[in-house]
Amino acid sequence: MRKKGDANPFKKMPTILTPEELMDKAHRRSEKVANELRTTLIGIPRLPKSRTIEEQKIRTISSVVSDNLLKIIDKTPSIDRLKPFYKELVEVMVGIDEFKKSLGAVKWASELVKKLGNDYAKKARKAKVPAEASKYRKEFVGRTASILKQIYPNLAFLAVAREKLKNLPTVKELPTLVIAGYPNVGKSTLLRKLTTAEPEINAYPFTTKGLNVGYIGEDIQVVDTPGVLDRPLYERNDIELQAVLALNYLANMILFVLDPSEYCGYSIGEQLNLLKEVSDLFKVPIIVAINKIDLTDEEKLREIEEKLKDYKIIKISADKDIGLDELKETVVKELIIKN
Ligand SMILES: Nc1nc2c(ncn2[C@@H]2O[C@H](COP(=O)(O)OP(=O)(O)OP(=O)(O)O)[C@@H](O)[C@H]2O)c(=O)[nH]1
Repeated sequence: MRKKGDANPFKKMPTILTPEELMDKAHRRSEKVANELRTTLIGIPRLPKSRTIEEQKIRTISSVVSDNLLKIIDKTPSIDRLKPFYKELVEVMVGIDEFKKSLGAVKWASELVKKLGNDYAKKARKAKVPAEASKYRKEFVGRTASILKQIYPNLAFLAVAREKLKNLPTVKELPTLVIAGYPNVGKSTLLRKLTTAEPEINAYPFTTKGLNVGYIGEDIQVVDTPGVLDRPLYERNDIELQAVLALNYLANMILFVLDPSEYCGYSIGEQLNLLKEVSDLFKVPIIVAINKIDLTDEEKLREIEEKLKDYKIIKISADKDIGLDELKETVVKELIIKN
C-alpha cells in the first residue's frame, strides 16, 4: 500500500567520519594500493617505481577523501527542494543557514582535495629522485589533513544534524488529517479504528511519544500527535511551539477529539480551551469528534453540543464503534471530494 520514495528525506545521509577517521581510511587504502604495486613492479628501476607508487598513493588518498565528502553532499537532500514540513523542522532542530553553510564547506573541501590530488600526482610523476616523489606525497597529505581540520566544525555539525534528522517522521504528500486533543481522550484508539494497517510510530522533535501515522485507503494520511497537540500552548517553550507550528505544513484538516465523560482527567472547560488554541493556530477546517458517547448521558451531550455550535461535530465512540463510518465519510468528503 505504501508508495515508494516518500520516506524521511534524511534517512539516506551517510555516517559522517571525523577528519582522523577519514585520513586513516585513506591511508589504509593507499597502503594497500602501494603494496599491490610493489609486487607488480618487481625489477623496475627505483626512480620510475617510486614515482608510480607515490603518484598512486596520492591519487588514492585524494579520491577516498574527496569521494567520501562528495557522498555526504549527494546523499543529503537539497534544503530548498524539501517539502515545507521537513524544511520547517530542519530550521527548528538544527538551523537551515548553518546546515547549508556546512554542506558548502564540505563541497569546497571535496573539490580542493581533488584538485590538489591531481596537481601533486603530476608532480610526483615527474620527480627527479625517489625522495622528491615521496616529499610531494607527504606535502599533499599535510595539506589534505589541514583542509579537513578546517572543516572539522562543519563535519561535527552535520554529524549531529544527521543524528537528529534521520529519525524524523516519514510522512507522505497526501491530504492529511491531524488528530488533536488531550491525553486519554481516545486519539490512538480512533487512529487504529479509522486506518487500516497498524499505525507506524515515528519520532517527533521535542516529544517522547512520537507521531503515529496511519492511512485511510491510499488517499488519506492520518496523523496522531501525542505530546504535540495535547496540552495548552502557553506551557511550551519557543522551540516546542515551532515544532507544533510545523504541523501547519502537514495538516489539511484537524480532527479534535473531545472526551465529554471527563474520564480522561481533563475538564470540558480545559478541553474547549485547547480546542480554541488549536483553531487559532491552524488555518484549516476542524471537525470535533465527541468521543466516548457510550459513557455520557444525553443531557450532558446536548450541553456540550450547544457550546460547539461554531464547529462541525460528529458524535462517536471509538471503543464501541459508534459513528465511525459517518466520521470516515465526512473526512473523505472534506479532504478528497471537496479539493
Ligand atoms: N468507553 C470508552 N472508552 C474509550 C473510548 N475511546 C477510547 N476509550 C478508552 O480511553 C482510554 C484512552 O484511549 P487512548 O486511545 O489511549 O487515548 P489517547 O488520546 O490516544 O491517549 P494518549 O496516547 O495518552 O494521547 C483507553 O482505555 C480506551 O480504551 C470510547 O469511545 N468509549
